[in-house]
Amino acid sequence: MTTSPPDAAVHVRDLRKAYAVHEKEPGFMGSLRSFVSRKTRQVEAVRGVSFDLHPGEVVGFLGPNGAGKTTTLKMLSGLLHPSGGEARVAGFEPRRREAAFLRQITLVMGQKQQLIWDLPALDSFLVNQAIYEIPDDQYRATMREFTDVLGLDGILKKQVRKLSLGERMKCELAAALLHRPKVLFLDEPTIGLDVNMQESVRAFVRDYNERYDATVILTSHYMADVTALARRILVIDQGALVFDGDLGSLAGQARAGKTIRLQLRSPVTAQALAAYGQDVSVDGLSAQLSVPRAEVSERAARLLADLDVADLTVEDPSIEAVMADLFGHRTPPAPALESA
Ligand SMILES: Nc1ncnc2c1ncn2[C@@H]1O[C@H](COP(=O)(O)OP(=O)(O)OP(=O)(O)O)[C@@H](O)[C@H]1O
Repeated sequence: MTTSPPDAAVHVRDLRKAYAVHEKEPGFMGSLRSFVSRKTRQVEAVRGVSFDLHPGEVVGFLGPNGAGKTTTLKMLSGLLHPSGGEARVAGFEPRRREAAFLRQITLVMGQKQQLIWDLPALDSFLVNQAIYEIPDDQYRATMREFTDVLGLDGILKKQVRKLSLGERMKCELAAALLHRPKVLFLDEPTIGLDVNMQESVRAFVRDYNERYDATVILTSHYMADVTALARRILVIDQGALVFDGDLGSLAGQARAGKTIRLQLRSPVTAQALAAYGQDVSVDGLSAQLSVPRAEVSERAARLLADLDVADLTVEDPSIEAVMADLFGHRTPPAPALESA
């Protein structure tokens, strides 16, 4: 058993989870056979994950579908017992689900709801106040603050079933954070929301993180969430951590080249630009193309020499492009890329 760094908000060592899955052959006879002799298969959802987060750190937890993100977050919040390894969150062992631990954490799952459907959100807030034994003055202060940052005015007294998805998600977040947890597990908190609502949720999480120095693990399929909130990225693939580092070096792992953006003084055809790079697009006097990272300076110098360029900028590939590069193929487990 290893010791966790004394100041770690989240400490994970060699964490594992295998699910036992019952296998059934198709059809009626298959059902009968599996009734008599049940076959089970182990699905290794998480296979020895290790990382430490310090208090106040916000990390993006990324990976393709089925990589093991939700399973990891459920183990860290004590909803699932690990099959092996060690986890400590805010100094507690999550699987014990002690009341003092539950007061320190929250798990928000964008796809699940905790608000009572037929009642106004305010009633669910009061239930949470009672469950978490939040003193009245703290409850009022937190409600004022959340109402302000999330714009909850006018929606708290409406039946939850009558709220829009975005309004409901704001109330879900407020309910989940009312007890001012220090460690937030946010699993797809912006799923299905429109761009403005996604931005409100991001602003709220950012504000909460700064105000309470809360540690946040965030999974999202919207890369804008991750780039706006997290500096450090953990990438999990087929149950194993394949990257732990900053956004910039994640971009460096991908085959995707850099993007050169051009503002031109006189028009150029896409065909002419194809001589300098790939994925060329031209829109009036603006153009962009992708070039291999090792050849950025040489291609940029050629473009400046050959064309009438007013402005030229070089950008890293988008994180979507990086993830598509890393996981678009879906072949055998990816090799370990980097451990920072
Ligand atoms: N209750 C369960 N029983 C059996 N297998 C499960 C169970 N829950 C998850 N799995 C399997 O474990 C693996 C990891 O699933 P998990 O939900 O943790 O992935 P994820 O990274 O959160 O995926 P997504 O991005 O699609 O939500 C998948 O192969 C999934 O099918």
